[in-house]
Amino acid sequence: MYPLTPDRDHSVGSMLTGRGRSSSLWSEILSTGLIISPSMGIGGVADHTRRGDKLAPMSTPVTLEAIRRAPKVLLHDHLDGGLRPRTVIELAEELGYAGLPSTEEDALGVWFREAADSGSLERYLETFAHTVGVMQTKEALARVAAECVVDLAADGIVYAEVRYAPEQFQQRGLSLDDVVHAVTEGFERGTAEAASAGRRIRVGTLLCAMRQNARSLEIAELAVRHRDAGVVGFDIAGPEAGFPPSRNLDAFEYLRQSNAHFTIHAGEAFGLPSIWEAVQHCGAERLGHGVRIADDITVSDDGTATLGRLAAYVRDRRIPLEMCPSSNLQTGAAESIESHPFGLLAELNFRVTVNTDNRLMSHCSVSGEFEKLAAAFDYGWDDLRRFTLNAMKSAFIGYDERLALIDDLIKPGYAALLD
Ligand SMILES: O=c1[nH]cnc2c1ncn2[C@H]1C[C@H](O)[C@@H](CO)O1
Ligand SMILES: [Zn+2]
Repeated sequence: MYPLTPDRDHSVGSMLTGRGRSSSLWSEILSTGLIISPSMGIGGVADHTRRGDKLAPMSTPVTLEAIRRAPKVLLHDHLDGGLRPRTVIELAEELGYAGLPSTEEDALGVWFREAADSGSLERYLETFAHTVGVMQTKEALARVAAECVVDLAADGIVYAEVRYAPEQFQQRGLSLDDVVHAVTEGFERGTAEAASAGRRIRVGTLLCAMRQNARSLEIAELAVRHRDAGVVGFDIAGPEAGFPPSRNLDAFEYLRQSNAHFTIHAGEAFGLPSIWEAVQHCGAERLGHGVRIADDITVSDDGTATLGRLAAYVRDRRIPLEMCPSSNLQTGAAESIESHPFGLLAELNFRVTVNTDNRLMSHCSVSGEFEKLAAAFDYGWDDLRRFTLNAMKSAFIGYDERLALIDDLIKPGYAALLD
């Protein structure tokens, strides 16, 4: 049973009114639609075993070192949020970028983490000026992409979707296609390097359009143009409040007409209206973060969870939630790992996945996120395997390839840890 925290004990209507929305419209859209009592067994509808089904008492202890060895899948990681501090410094020197807050490796790493730890998405995003600032040449983009793959492979990631916004890398005259070619080349180089170190990893790319700019259709077309050369989908990123996803309807319409895949950052810095628009107006296949879907769930004192219509829809349709716990603590979307809605959503069998968002700004890795969640919610290998399978099933690559990764790498990898 999920422990009730006082701030979750609210009614949907009062929250939305508090955000200045028409409560009548929203209560109509979101009005409570489903009640699940513990006696009904919320685990009965799982994609895979829910938590608590602890397997094999002799299995390997869930330590950070063992988690690193487990095969993992990453769906939400920003290329410009994952640079090594040393690389930022070296590229700044090469490019003549003078704006870095420190040119000492450790101090710069700490600066990114602390500056991003602001409690607001807008301030968190300001730190990207420095990483974007040093990624303005083909060589820099390829280097960052190659190192990204090597670092992810070293963390035991077997499949990753890494995203970036090509429009941000045109300060020195690169075309959008130049940017995509350079990053793709870097990903290929990194994949080969990882393979020669004995680590198999497959990387797909998501192209982001920035919400505050008006280039989403152009970027959607770019994504489709490169769909057979490494790009597997599209996203919109950037400040959420004031920039609803429906501003980009033409891009989403175009992507759907082209049978292309897209996710949308929604429900991070803004609540249910943003998620509703992303899913029902725009047709998002997945939600970037989506953490605020918990606003549409009420847990009563006896542990009964009540899902509003939107939460029920997201769960029933198995819409994947790309959850990024450490990032959420920095932007104020959650207060602590222990009180993070991940626990509730996993318990209720939403299709939760575990992600980094920005490894540099949040000083994190997928293994580290797994470890923190396991400590907070008492997860075992069966839970970590479930989150990994959830992510692999939700990837934007084809069904055959997803299945092959599940059968060849993921299932055997977890079986070995359970021996
Ligand atoms: O968590 C996020 N929410 C919204 N936008 C984000 C987040 N993390 C990174 N970004 C932005 C900053 C990057 O420059 C951009 C593309 O990767 O996406
Ligand atoms: Zn993100």
